[in-house]
Amino acid sequence: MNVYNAAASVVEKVRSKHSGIRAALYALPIAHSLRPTVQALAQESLKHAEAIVSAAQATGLLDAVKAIDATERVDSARFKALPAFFPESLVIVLCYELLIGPLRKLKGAHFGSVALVRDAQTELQMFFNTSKDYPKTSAAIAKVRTKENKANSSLPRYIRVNTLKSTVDKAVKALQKNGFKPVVHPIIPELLVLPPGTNLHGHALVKSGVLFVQDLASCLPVAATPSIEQHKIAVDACAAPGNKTTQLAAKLALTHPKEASVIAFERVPARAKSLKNTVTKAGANDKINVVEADFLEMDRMDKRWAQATLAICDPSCSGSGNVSVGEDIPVHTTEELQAFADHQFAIVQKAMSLPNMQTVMYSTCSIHQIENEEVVARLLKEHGAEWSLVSILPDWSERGETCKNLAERLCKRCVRASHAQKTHGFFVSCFVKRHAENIVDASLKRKSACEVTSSSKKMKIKHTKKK
Ligand SMILES: C[S@@+](CC[C@H](N)C(=O)[O-])C[C@H]1O[C@@H](n2cnc3c(N)ncnc32)[C@H](O)[C@@H]1O
Repeated sequence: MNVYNAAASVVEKVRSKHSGIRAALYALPIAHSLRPTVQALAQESLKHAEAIVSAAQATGLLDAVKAIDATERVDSARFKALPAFFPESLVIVLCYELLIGPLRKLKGAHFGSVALVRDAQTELQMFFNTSKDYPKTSAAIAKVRTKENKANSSLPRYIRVNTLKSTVDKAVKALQKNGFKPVVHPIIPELLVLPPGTNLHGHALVKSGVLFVQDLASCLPVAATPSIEQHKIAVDACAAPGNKTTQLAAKLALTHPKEASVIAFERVPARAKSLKNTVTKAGANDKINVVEADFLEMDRMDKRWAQATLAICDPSCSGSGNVSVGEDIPVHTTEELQAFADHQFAIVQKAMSLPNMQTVMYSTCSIHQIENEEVVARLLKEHGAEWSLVSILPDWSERGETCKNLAERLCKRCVRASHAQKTHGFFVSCFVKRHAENIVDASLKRKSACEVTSSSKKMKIKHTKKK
């Protein structure tokens, strides 16, 4: 039983007056050490329960959570038996944790109810901004947001121009007319940089999908793709909510306005829905085909994507890079990080297996080597004969970290981002398929290297014998 479900179970019993907090807590099948966390979460969530239920009803969140299928609620692969499900109480706990709680982050943010709550964050905040019915909850959320804004005030506001709908020049002029002073990013030509704290949420150009509020780090995988103009068909293996997908479609369409197409995979239905909304908002329905399926289970020879030559792989990760300046990094166990790494490895490997694949971008918003350079090392170990790791973004100063299983010169081919680059923690790497002749060359080289090694061994033996 995870902490959210446990806290939801306590909230359920207390609200239905079946039990007090302590009795409900001690009836739970959870480790003794988890009890203080669950108790605090349930206790604090209960203080805002009525307010959160109203907001969740008004925004449609509660209905959406009630409607989801059992296997979607949680990362079902992690559980032998599905945990008990109390939709209303779970929403209370998750909303409290995200909007008010000390962490203000939801673990497992890519699954079912957690994903729905996270996607509804802006609408919930707006509800409490405007509602006068729940002054205590509204004040608690406002206090948290002021703190967050202060923490984020050192990072610029990044806005990506959707070139499917407008041009960078036109967008700059329109913003200037409204009194803003955008600067075009020196490495990413479709990205505008505005002063920290600039509020463009609700701006007409954002609402109409001409501008996307997208962090610099999140723009890096597409920006770092070598010779992107050579690609017409691409896959996005892990696409929702669709920031990189729409950026990619716009970029491909610059050189191939008619033929550019992106096949965007998303395995969580609720997130596939939000991906479709992003695609529609970007005016990219004719360029992006959303496939609601597990990328790992797709048939690699399916003709819908067999022609793809480029893949963006941005799989679920620990999210440890996604913290504000001064905020604590979320804690993950080695087992949790290893599980992410195994999944990340599998996603990139599957992308490499597509019959016409040429370029595979791999990125995470994690700061951990185990999810970044170590995954790259493992991919090279398994697929280095066919795929080479190429250096990307030569003008970007922060490079991959030196780690145990990847030579320093290879680590330096990857890119890292951090608060030092005025953005969030991020990692990007790029694999390019070796040409057929290079593969033969590489295997010949390896063969002759083996021969050199074995012949030098033989020489050594002879030499030793002579002695
Ligand atoms: C880090 S998010 C992607 C963010 C996205 N690239 C963007 O820029 O907006 C990872 C997404 O991949 C999805 N995902 C994870 N594993 C998947 C798989 N095996 N097949 C399809 N989608 C997957 C998750 O549900 C989640 O929505």
